This record gives sequence, structure tokens and C-alpha cells, in this order.
Amino acid sequence: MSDTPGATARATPAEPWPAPRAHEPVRATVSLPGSKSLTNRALVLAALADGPSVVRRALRSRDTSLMAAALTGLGARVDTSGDDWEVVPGTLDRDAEVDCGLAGTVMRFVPPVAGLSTGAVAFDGDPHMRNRPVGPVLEALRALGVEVDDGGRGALPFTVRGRGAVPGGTVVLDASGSSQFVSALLLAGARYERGVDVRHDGKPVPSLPHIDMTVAMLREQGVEVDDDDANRWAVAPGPVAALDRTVEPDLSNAGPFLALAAVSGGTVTVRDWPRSTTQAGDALRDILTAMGCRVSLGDDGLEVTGPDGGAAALAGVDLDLHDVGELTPVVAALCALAGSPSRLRGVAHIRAHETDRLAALARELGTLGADVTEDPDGLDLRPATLHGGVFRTYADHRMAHAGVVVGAAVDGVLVEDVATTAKTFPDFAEAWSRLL
Ligand SMILES: O=C(O)C1=C[C@@H](OP(=O)(O)O)[C@@H](O)[C@H](O)C1
Ligand SMILES: C=C(OP(=O)(O)O)C(=O)O
Repeated sequence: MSDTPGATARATPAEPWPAPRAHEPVRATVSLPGSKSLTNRALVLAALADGPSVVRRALRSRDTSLMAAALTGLGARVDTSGDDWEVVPGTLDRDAEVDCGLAGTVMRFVPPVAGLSTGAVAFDGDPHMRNRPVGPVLEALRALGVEVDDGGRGALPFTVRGRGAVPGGTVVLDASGSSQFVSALLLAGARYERGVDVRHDGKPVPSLPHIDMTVAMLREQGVEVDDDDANRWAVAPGPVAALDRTVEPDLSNAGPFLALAAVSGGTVTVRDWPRSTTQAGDALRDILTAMGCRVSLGDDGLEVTGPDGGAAALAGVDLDLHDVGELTPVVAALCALAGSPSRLRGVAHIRAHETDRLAALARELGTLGADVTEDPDGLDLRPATLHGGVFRTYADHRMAHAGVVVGAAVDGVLVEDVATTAKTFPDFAEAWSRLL
């Protein structure tokens, strides 16, 4: 599956990248690319909508290119040539191959759309993607009336054989592994004959703000969603109105840039930070405040000023990151540099993200001299003097973010495969270097 646009972004990794060091307090204002989560939801909804849509300031990255390619393969027309992507829904009537790359949103959100097709849609992805969980979505689709052939694996590769319509109805699943299981069914559910009524049964669902994002975006397109009860989301059958939406900057990807202010004792402003948002990254405001930064949201954007004295003047934190697990790598990097101990909790599920993030963070921060212990559901970090060395990234964009944050504060950090950041941020290394 190397003929999709996204696949070309995963060339052979180059030499480890010498992460630029912040010798002075960094003072900068940055404009960041759009949100992956908002872009990929908008593309799915647009492909299911009742007319042509435009997704303005769409994120152009590996994950979103893969989503555009997947929906095109199914029969939609997605024009990604400009900054504003145009989507024309089409008849979903052809056999297709979907490359999920390492994008959870493609592997989980596209199969429920494929269920509406009359074609056989075959899914596969990067080698590690075969380890990431998707079984509960496939089981749920079967319960809702869709044929899925996964060879009993509950994982990639699998084929969805739709019949052009999905009966839908009530389904019970365990979404403790990923909120994306729920979002996936809700996004396509309005187009099912009886809609979809999703009930979660299991340990708490992580990343709930991402389900709130799904619900909010469905409602904006006129879809009726009942989320009054905990662990239950019901989508009524009906049309999805065409979209004209501008994508907010990716607030989770703002993490390393704001962290640069924190570790250098400087000031970084991220332009166009929304006053109100469903993005999980908005939690960075509280997290950085708790670590001793000054944070203010104004007309120019979000301004963060790190404490005088830089990284060692940061306060350690005791945080439950269950709702915002994708922030863990950058927060862990800050905690490794902080002047007092930290405990990060509630994120066992991020072991199934792009890599086992808890193991990877413990190993790589530890290699650079951090005093870190891996817990079943988090990390314990105590103050230590870090040193240079190679920080491995395991094809995980957010591991690269953690590596460059440490590298800004410590001499001689080399980040392996910094190009992996292309998953959600085009030209990250260039944008980062411009500030240092
Ligand atoms: O729906 C989404 O856009 C996402 C949901 C979350 O996944 P999990 O619930 O698997 O943590 C998040 O971590 C991921 O980066 C994006
Ligand atoms: C978990 C993440 O991605 P995905 O959408 O592939 O699950 C992430 O971006 O941190």
C-alpha cells in the first residue's frame, strides 16, 4: 500500500536530528497547522453529507492525506489542492483498499462508512497498526448488520463488505481501549436505517473530550444526538447537512511550542487559540499553570511565559491525564526537567497509541538520565540532571515532540526520525528550528 499520498511521507529515517538548544529565553509568536481530529471528522462528515462541503484551513499531514485518500477510494471526491479542501459525496459502490498508515482515526472512523458501501473495502496499514486495537468497532459493526471479515483477529488486515445500507440500532461495546471506537460509530450512525445507540460497558472511556467533539460536530450538521446519560450516545437517523467549516489550530500540537516557553523561561504565543473548543489540547492552559507558567488567553492568542530560571524552576505535578492522554509525552518531558517530583496517572490506554508510550517515555527519558519509573497506568518522575544522547521515537510524532523539548534544555540530544512528526504536522523540524 505505498501508492497513497501519505505513504510517501514515511521514507527511510535519516540520521538522528541534533535538537536545537535554547540558550536564551525564547520569545516567539507562532501560527500552527490545523487540528488532525477536527480535519478528519470534518472529512468523514462531508463524505456522508447531503451536498458538497468545504473544510477550510484543513490540516495537510500524513493522517489527513490518508483520510482523504480513503474516502476518495470509497467514492467521494476530495480536492486537497488548496488550503480549503472541497468534498463532494459520491455513491459508495466500489471495491477499495484503505491504507490506515498509523492513523487511529482512519482505522476506526472509515469502517463504519465502508459499511454503507456496496463494495468490498480492504483495510491495512503500517506494521505497528496491526497491533493497535479495533476489534470492538468491528464487532459492533457486525451487531449492527455489516459483514466484516477479519479472520478472527479483531485487528488489521480486515475487509468490510457492505450491502449499501446498514440496519443500525443498539450496540454494546467496551470502549475503555479508545474513545475512537465510540466516535467511529456515531460519525456514520445518522446514515444507518435506525441510527445508532452506542452503550459502553467496561472500565472508564478515555479521551472523553474527543467524543464531545464528535457529538458537537454532528449537531452542527443538524444530526440529533442524545448524550444525556453517561456511557450512552444515541444518534437519530437522518441527513448530515453539508459543511462549511474552518479548522482550528491543533492545540495538542501546540504542546511542544508552549513547552519551549516553559523550559527556556521565555514567552511563546500561539495565534488563533479558540476561546471555546472541544480540543483536548486546551487542557495545556491548566497544566502549564500548575507547573508554574504564566498563561493568558487574549486577542493575540494564547501566551505562555515560563518561570525565571527555566526548566529546573518548573514545578512537578500530580495529574490524571485520562481525558487528555495525547498530551502525556510533552508533559512527561517537562516533568523530567522539573525541579520537583511528578506523577502522571490514568493513561494505561496510551500503551496502544502509536507506540507503547509509557514504556517508550520511560526508556528514552531514562536513557537521557531522567529519574523515571513506569507504572501500569502512568509515570513517576523525580528531579535529575539530564545529559545528551539519542532519543528514539518509534514512529510516534509525539515522542519526537517530547525529544525536542528535552533537547531545547539539554546539550547534545539527538532525536531519531524527527520526520515522523509528519503524521500530524508538516515541516515540524523547520518550524521548530525557526524559533531557536
Ligand atoms: O478521536 C480522536 O481524534 C482522537 C481520540 C483520542 O484517542 P484515544 O481515545 O484512543 O486516546 C486521541 O488520543 C487521539 O489522538 C485522537
Ligand atoms: C493517539 C494519537 O493518534 P491516533 O489518531 O492515531 O490514535 C495521537 O495523535 O496522539
